[in-house]
Amino acid sequence: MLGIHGDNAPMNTEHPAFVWTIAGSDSGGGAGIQADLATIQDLGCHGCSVVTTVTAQSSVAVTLVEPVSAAMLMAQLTTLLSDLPPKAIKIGLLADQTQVALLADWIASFKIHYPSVPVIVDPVMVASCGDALAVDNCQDIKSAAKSALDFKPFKGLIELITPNVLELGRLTHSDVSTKAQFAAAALALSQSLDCSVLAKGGDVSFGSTDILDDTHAQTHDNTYAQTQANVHVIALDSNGWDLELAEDYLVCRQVRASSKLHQNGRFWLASQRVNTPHNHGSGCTLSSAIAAVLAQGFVLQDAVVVAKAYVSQGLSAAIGLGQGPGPLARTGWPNDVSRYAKINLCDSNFISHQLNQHLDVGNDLVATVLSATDQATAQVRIASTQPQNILSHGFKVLDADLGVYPVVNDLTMLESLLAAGVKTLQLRIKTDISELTTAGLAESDLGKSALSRCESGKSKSGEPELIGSELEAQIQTAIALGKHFNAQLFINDHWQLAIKYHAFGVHLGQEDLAVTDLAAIQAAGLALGISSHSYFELLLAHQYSPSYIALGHIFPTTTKQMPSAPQGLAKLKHYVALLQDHYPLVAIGGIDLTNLAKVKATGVGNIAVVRAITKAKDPLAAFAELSQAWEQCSLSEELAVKHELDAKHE
Ligand SMILES: Cc1ncc(COP(=O)(O)OP(=O)(O)O)c(N)n1
Ligand SMILES: Cc1nc(C(=O)O)sc1CCOP(=O)(O)O
Ligand SMILES: [Mg+2]
Repeated sequence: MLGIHGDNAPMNTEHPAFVWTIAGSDSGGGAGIQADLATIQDLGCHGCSVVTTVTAQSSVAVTLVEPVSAAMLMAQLTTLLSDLPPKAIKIGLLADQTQVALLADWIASFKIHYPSVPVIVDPVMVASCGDALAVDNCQDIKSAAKSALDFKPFKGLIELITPNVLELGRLTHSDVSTKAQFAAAALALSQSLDCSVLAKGGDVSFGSTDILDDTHAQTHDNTYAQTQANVHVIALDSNGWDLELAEDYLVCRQVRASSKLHQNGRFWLASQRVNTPHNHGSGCTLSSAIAAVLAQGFVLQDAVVVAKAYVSQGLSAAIGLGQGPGPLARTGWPNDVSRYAKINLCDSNFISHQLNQHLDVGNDLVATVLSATDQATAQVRIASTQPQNILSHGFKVLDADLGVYPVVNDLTMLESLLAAGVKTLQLRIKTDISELTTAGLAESDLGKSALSRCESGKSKSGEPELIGSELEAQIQTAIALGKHFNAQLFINDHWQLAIKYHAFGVHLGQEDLAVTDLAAIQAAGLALGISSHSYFELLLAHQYSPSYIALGHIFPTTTKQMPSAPQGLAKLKHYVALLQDHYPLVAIGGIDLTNLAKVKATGVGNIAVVRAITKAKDPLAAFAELSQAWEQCSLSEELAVKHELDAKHE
């Protein structure tokens, strides 16, 4: 029987989120339930456990595996649900097909009441000492090692499955020796279970190796900013794996609350390989970390990158405790960006677009990009999100802090703000009338001049020249005004015009990155600001080394229709912790005088605002008031809010 709370139950925001692990007990304490609970607590949640199986296990052997009874399995689930409803569930070791069936039935009923609680399955089959764990009838541990449970009953009920290379091969009944086969199998598994798949390449056994002079290929550098010229030596094995990296393949399938751009994306996530024998429980740690991050409201792609960084940190600090592989160290929420994976987008449309636009075969960067389905034989070269000839130093450094950064769509207002001494501004003219009206905005909201521009331009269907010339004139004037007042003027979207008239900078969204000649922006010496709405987008922005990164939207906004959820202060604080030492960061979305102190308390250095200035009776006075409040935001208030936020996370 299910509990009574359902998804609409009032949430007590004071207590940590409850995360369940439904898994096996490892008597050695390095993996299974024991590793899961340690991970869940280390990442700020409260862990509850449902034991499926008791294993007699040490760091060197598994000597007995005994499933709990069906009655005990169900009793744990029912008892927990009535009191400690989960925000996320991780499923680990299931001993036999009966447990798979029981649990699938239970999850089907659970999901009726809790449709948005994510379920992650780690299809555990073999312990790190090499002994089998999923043992039908527990008769013969060794011979069972080659069989695999059938996870089909979970089809459509789970959000993510996280097989390693061995598990992926068994689940898909396919040869996954090459990197291409591995990616194709992950895609097939995603289709057959109707869920996202994180296929873990950390355990691949390398074939014969091949050292390639990568002068004509993209770099796989382990630091984000390329520190050398486009010359790099890559050690690939004969199956296409990079020997220096731990490469996972993430296939997203209708990821909830994610921006449309990445909802169904496919990505290679590459981290520096940590060479340690002490990796006992790394799969358990990864999947329970994903559950713990999801439970705190992050999207799936974010949970995966944070969890992968957590495992990387844990492996680096691991020490041996028994005579075999030791457990991972518990090192807290990962805030060191160098621990995070480099993300390579594998969405075929995105890549082919980039290739057509930017990759010049005659140039010194050449990539062979093969989609997951057509890369059967050759060595795989993955298109990076830094595929263009962007130089290693990144984009122009800002002359001054952004501070309070007004975003306006009107030249009159732009000029009056500049004349009043505002030193950083953005001109954001949207030329797509359908975009403006889908945001549900009235003419008065848009500003008359913006709407008449769009109407006269008929941007979707006709007369592009007219809107082009009007738009060009407005942008040219804005840039001239920016120069006249010696300000950092950013042009939103219209990067060609920004280059043509030598603007200080350009602001781009994530979807713009695929259709923009970033190398041209860099070569012209313009600054670049990039939007982000998640850890994942933050890391993608980071891979371009921009001049600043925007973090949005923090609070609900009516200025534009947002494809993702408001991030809130707790997430903002995490994002700031990750990148504040690397870039100017600017928070945007719903920020005004009433919430500015709380935003500042997260540590973010700058805020961008639209309505707080453009809708004010006196925009100049509003700017002055916001700036003064931002600068003088009393330290004691900041500390009080900081304390409040910290308390929520401890
Ligand atoms: C400072 C700042 N941050 C974010 C945005 C949003 O930019 P983008 O994602 O390109 O969306 P549009 O503004 O084009 O709708 C911004 N403009 N400025
Ligand atoms: C233009 C824009 N971009 C956002 C993002 O999150 O990328 S939020 C936003 C609108 C911000 O307007 P206001 O200050 O009126 O809420
Ligand atoms: Mg834009």
